Amino acid sequence: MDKEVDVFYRELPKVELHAHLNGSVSFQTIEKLICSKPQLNIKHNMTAIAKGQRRTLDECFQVFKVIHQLVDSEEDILMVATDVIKEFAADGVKYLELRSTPREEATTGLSKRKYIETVIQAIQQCKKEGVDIDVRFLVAIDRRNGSQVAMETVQLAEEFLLSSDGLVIGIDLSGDPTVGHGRDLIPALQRAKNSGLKLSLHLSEVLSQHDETDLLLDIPPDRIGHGTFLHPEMGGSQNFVDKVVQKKYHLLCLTSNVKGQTVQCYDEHHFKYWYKMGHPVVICTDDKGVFATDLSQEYKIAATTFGLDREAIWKLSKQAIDYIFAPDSVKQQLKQRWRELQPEFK
Ligand SMILES: CNc1ncnc2c1ncn2[C@@H]1O[C@H](COP(=O)(O)O)[C@@H](O)[C@H]1O
Ligand SMILES: [Zn+2]
Repeated sequence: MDKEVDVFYRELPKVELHAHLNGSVSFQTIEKLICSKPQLNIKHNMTAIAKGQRRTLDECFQVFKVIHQLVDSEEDILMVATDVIKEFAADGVKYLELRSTPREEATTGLSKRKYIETVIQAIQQCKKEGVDIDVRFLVAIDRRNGSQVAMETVQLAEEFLLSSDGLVIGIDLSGDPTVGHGRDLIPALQRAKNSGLKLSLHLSEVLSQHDETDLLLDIPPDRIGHGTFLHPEMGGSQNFVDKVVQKKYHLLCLTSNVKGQTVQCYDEHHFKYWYKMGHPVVICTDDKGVFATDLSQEYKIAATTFGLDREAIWKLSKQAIDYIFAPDSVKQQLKQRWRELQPEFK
């Protein structure tokens, strides 16, 4: 990256609303994990997709399985979460919503409850150290695990919603989009919504999920991720577009979609469609470790691919504040930060 350009994007205050914990583990942290578990014989090319490389979405999901082998104890989660939070902060992210699927591991004694507690501990530790970032946590449902696990996950999240002092604020629905059907998860998602958990859903990440998209959009969620195949030009429908416009949601992950091959190239990314319409979009990383990127890089790619000047980029990063799940008082504080940091645009 050109040095001067690099500085602008790095210093740009940013909001990250779509980051999976285990997909966000950096090369450096993976290195520590590999060294602590040599018997697994895991190499870096099994945990990240390098520049210029692409994989099928299915292959991407194999990568997560490898990372899960490396991150299987309370100690690992604490390290991974702390490192990820500090890396986002170093990249200029001022507000971060991390999402992660609680796992239990019999061999290390890890339970789902302990998993969530440990992520919370990492957030609190970073706060105590004065790391300049506000972090919230979304408990993720992996769609592969079916309706019962989804319901249990929501129940667990409800407990933390009440006890985590505002840190656990919502539910994420994620996992391999080609596995299972959203229909089976509606009762759990509905329950989450009713109990005050914010709802962020991966939606229309792959083609031909009309029924599911329809059902999920009608819940309705508070936010959606990807939405690659929503608009008619991509096999979706005007009806979907109208619903998205009405609710004003759209979260986009450029490199994730290109490297996972659900989008052919940056030029053809659906960012163009929504941005041209004047619809608010929020640029996010998804999995900065697996896709070897960071949020500064994603903003720069958007700028160069779609011809956005610095003022337009600033507006994009500021607008993201309106879509965070934390309360209004936090939005106001963030807007104040942006005002203080705003450069002069010639
Ligand atoms: C590429 N697009 C994507 N689509 C859907 N789900 C994804 C994803 N990227 C990541 N995840 C979800 O996040 C998990 C890893 O982080 P955690 O172990 O939860 O912290 C993956 O196993 C998958 O369930
Ligand atoms: Zn995602």
